[in-house]
Amino acid sequence: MSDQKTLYGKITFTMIKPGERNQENIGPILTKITENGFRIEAMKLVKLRTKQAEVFYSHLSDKPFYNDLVKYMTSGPVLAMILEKENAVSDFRVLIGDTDPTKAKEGTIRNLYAESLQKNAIHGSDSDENAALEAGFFFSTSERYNKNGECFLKDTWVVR
Ligand SMILES: Nc1ncnc2c1ncn2[C@@H]1O[C@H](COP(=O)(O)OP(=O)(O)OP(=O)(O)O)[C@@H](O)[C@H]1O
Repeated sequence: MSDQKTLYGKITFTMIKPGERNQENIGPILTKITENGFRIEAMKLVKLRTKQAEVFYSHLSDKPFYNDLVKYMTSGPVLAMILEKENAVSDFRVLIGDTDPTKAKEGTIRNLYAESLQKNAIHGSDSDENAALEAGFFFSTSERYNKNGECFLKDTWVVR
């Protein structure tokens, strides 16, 4: 099993976004994720506070859809997860499909489960660095232990 150093570059962060339809599809979405070779290393259902959603999406703060996005992302719980796999970040982006579900390839999670461009079912980190930051944003040290009892991702990568 990977130790905490080698896990960097082998994990991605994801969250199933809020909404009744997404909640109903949690089971099928999790099945799709695990069937595609991703191991769930951490998972929790959590409701974001406005400040947290603002920080999480701060890179989009100049976009016209930013305020609506923050409102949507705080409208109900998200299912946050850290997933492990070789090439986790890029393979997961392929599995979830294009941001715009009308452009997402057939069989991708967004193609199957998204309601709209905003309510596009699921988030996936876009780089190894962001995966580590986002994992640390959602999960404390005690929530980042693998099956061998080793804490993965060093605290130096964690933003609180
Ligand atoms: N034009 C838009 N109108 C409304 N919402 C949008 C628009 N573009 C993006 N979003 C929302 O903002 C989120 C973040 O946008 P970003 O451009 O970072 O896409 P992404 O990296 O594919 O998505 P994510 O970060 O959720 O994985 C999108 O997933 C979507 O929910």
